[in-house]
Amino acid sequence: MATESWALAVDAQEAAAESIGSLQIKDKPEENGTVANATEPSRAATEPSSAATEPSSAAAKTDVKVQNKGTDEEENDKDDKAAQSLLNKLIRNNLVNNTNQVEVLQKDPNSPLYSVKSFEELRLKPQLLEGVYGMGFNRPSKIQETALPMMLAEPPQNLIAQSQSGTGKTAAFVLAMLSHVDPNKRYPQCLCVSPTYELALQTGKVIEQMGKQYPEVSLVYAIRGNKLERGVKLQEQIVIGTPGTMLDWCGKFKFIDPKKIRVFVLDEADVMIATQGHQDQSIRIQRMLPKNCQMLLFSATFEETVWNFAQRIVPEPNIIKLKREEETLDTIKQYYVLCNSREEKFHALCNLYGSITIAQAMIFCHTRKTAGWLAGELSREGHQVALLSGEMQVEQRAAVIDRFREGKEKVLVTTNVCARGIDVEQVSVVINFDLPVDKDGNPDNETYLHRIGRTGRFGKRGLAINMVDSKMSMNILNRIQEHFSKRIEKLDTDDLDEIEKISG
Ligand SMILES: Nc1ncnc2c1ncn2[C@@H]1O[C@H](COP(=O)(O)OP(=O)(O)OP(=O)(O)O)[C@@H](O)[C@H]1O
Repeated sequence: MATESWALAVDAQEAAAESIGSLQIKDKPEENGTVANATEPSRAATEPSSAATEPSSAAAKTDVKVQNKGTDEEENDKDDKAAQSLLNKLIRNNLVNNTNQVEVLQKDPNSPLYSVKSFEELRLKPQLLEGVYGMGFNRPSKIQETALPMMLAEPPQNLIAQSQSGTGKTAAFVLAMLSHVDPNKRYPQCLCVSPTYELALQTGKVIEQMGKQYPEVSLVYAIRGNKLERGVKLQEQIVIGTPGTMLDWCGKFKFIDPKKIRVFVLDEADVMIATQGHQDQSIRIQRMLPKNCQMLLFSATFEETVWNFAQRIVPEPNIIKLKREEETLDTIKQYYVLCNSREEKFHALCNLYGSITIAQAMIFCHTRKTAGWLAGELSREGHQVALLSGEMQVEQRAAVIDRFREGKEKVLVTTNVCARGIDVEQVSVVINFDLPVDKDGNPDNETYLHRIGRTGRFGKRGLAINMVDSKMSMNILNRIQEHFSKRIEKLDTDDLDEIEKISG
């Protein structure tokens, strides 16, 4: 997106000197008490959790190792979209609220449109219904209400679905895959492609959770590093992986017979097309599948490139869209503080500190370097702050955000790129230590709104403070003010009475 590009470019530059692979999941922080993710695929592959059925042959013996990331092209794809998506998955533990209406475009406009308000209405297998409730889902999400009946219909219907992250897409297609497999047939019947190893793993975890009461169904990960012996025929019913490996497994190695596939899922289409080669590989997989195979494609955004790709993957689709909830500045009090230098901005921030930490605050900087510097200075002043920075691994970032959400830290210093898409509902103070600008130095209104805006539902009052340290930034501030037709008032941070006024 153009608006991100300046900050992205800065981040990319700053990252250039660092080792590649910082976005890979390595060992999870120990305090989480969780196992390293990298060992998960082998467990999934070796333990189909079925006592009754035999573990699959070679796949069962395969110890999945995440290879040296520096040499693996697919794993190395250091793409911000994929990282953002993973971060969202890692920190999200419930549905995002969305009050918009679902838009539906049916392949056959004359056929009745079913929508369900309960999981019972779907006539799921009892063990799957148990799995769904076991995950704490009481009723289908907005997108699931319409998508699930379509996906579970007979004969199977193709679907293209677009809705923002956290609206229940993954859970929906996982349920569809689990519903469609025949547990008695010991060969792959569902393929699911994801843009990265880490994203595939997250989906795999949902399959494992939802299929907990359905041990006859097992899954295997088609990812680099999961090397199978030649001649092996997979026995797992669900294969989830990245397009390159999946293509090799279907074509070159014939571990999978593509003609037996009944459901093909392409997840995160918008992230997928950002990676070179993934589009072609996905299309090549799709072409190997039988005509009656159900094709499902999901995306968080729907720009034209995604749409073109979607149409090549999914013939005769039903289309479901759920628009993002609009953000507004209506309930936000906006201020600016006039300073002459970075140090003065820091000083002003320290004056404000007592007031802003009544609630939780996020402080945005333009670059990692400034964010790092600021977090360091604040700590030296004895303030407890958390830093979210681009050089952290995604899992580390998720841990920082989790701590912040739990209120263990009151202040989070971050760069825009890092924080994009993160909803921390309880944050009521946002400080723009640097104003958001695009690569040409123009105000980045979209990012401004995204940082401080609130969605209708969580229309809580908020406070935004903008640090201005030059004529140029004053000009940007004025333009932002004009753009939104919302007044941004001046605040004197040396005046204690004024500070008290804003925090009240
Ligand atoms: N019907 C439901 N009821 C309650 N929670 C749900 C329901 N469906 C999904 N969730 C939960 O909501 C969160 C988001 O769901 P899900 O991951 O399926 O969304 P998504 O649109 O695929 O987003 P992402 O791409 O970020 O994963 C998850 O924590 C999931 O467990």
